[in-house]
Order: sequence, then structure tokens, then C-alpha cells
Amino acid sequence: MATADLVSNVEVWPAPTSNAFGQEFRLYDAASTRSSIVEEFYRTNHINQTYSFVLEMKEKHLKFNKRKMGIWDCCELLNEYVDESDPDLDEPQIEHLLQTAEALRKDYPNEDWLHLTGLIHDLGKVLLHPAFGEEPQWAVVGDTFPLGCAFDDAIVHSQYFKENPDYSNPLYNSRNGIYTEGCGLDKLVMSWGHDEYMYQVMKFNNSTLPPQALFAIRYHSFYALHQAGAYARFMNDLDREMMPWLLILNKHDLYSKSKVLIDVEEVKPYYLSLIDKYFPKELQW
Ligand SMILES: O[C@H]1[C@H](O)[C@@H](O)[C@H](O)[C@@H](O)[C@H]1O
Ligand SMILES: [Fe+2]
Ligand SMILES: [Fe+2]
Repeated sequence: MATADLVSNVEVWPAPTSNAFGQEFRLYDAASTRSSIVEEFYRTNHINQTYSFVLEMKEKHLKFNKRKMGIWDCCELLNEYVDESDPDLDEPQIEHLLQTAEALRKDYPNEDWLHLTGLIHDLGKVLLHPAFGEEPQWAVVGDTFPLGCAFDDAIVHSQYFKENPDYSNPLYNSRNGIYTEGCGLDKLVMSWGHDEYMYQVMKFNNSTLPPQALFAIRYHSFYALHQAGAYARFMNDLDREMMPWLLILNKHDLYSKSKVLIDVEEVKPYYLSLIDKYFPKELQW
């Protein structure tokens, strides 16, 4: 199927109009206990994610010497974690992975790689686990944004960047900072988290998933770009070609968040067969 057809097909799946709390999705200003947890999350995230912090994290986590495990083992490891940055869901992460994957499977029954992409898109959250140094939530989850250039107002709770040291660093605080327009997203140093980590895990372990899958996973939390168009000036032709797949993943990531849980044992054999097709038995994490 051509990408354009796929994108226009996105509405086929009957997406719920309210999240697990019965509200609209991605409402960051709503007054509720959940929103104050989320706001506090973004305050610490925006203060601490600096250009040099990201380099430190890459040094620490891109050696892949922490653990050997298969993809499904990693899904199970995420069972105990709840994402503090998420205004729409407080279910354990394994449910979110399966809800996303199954939603994609309904809409695109023949694109098996896309189902697996849904299943694994948040596996990078394993950085929260003690085996990875138990990174704090602000260094693992939440929307992502580039460092090395000015913070855009389109980023959620952008008011908190004022206390980020990069905010007043002349090297990094001009509109384009250290980048040039059209340089390609690959050149951007993104805030550190589960997206970049999982992308690097897939590359390092030679996953045979198509480049669209890698791209969608790498930038799926970059909402300032794909929702508001901020930083689009840094994209190149390849990025523009890949973008439709990211939008498909994101729709299903977001609108599948509900209290209707998936029976893990029932769908497990299908996903094990996909994992076998696109990944080695054990990966280095
Ligand atoms: O709260 C969510 C959650 O952490 C997701 O996994 C991430 O991809 C989103 O961008 C973020 O807003
Ligand atoms: Fe995510
Ligand atoms: Fe997700």
C-alpha cells in the first residue's frame, strides 16, 4: 500500500474519544491530581535535560553492556512501571504496548512490521529498571525536544525551561543554535529518553525492521514537531518521507490508551512470532 493511502486510512480504526480517565487526550492544563504529577514531572525534566546531560547519558547507555535479553522479556520487565509523564494512562506499560500494537493490527492487518513497532515503541523505558541504574522518570519518559538550539514555546510546560542552564547559554540559545536549516533530524541532539535509547538498541542489535520503524520509534515523543510543526526547518527529504509512518504510530499510541485491557496470554504467540522474524533471540541492552 502506498504511504498516502495508509495515512488517509488512519481513521478506519474506531479510536476512543476519551482516555483512561474519561477526559480528552493530552490535556496538560486540566486541574486534576494526575495533571499535577505530570506538571511536576515536566518541571524537573525541563530543568535537567541539558546538552551536556544528553552526552553523558549516551556515554553511559550506548555501550550496551547492561543486560542480555529478548524483546518479550523486556516487555515483561516493564510490567511494574507506570509513566508519570502521561496524562492519559496509569496502567502498567505492558498493557500500553499491547494496546498500541493491537490497535495498529486492526487498522493495518498486512503490515506485520508495524504491529511489532507498536509493541516495542516504548521498550526504552526499561532505563527505569535498577539493571540500568534506575534512571529517574525525567530522564526516560515524556515528550522530547532538541538541545543545542532555542526551546520552542510549543513544548508542553515550556515555562520551566527558564531554569535550564542551556536557556542562558549563548552557544545554545539562538533560534538555530549549533544547527543549520535542512540538516536532518539525525543531526539533532534530542533530550535523552526512551525513544533514542530504543532506536540505538535496534540499530546495535541489527533488527531487520524497516527504516520507517526505526524513525517512528526514534521521534515518537517529539510532539512539538509532529503536532505543532516546530523545528520542521531542520528536516530533510528523508525525514519528510518517513514522517507519515510516525504519524500512524502516534495516533495508535495515543488513542489506544484505555481501561480496556488486552489478554496478554492470548496475543503472546502472535507477537513472539514477529519478534522471531525481526530480532535476534537475545539482544544486548
Ligand atoms: O507521557 C508520554 C509518554 O511518556 C510516552 O511514552 C511518550 O512517548 C510521550 O511523548 C509522552 O508524552
Ligand atoms: Fe513513548
Ligand atoms: Fe507509547
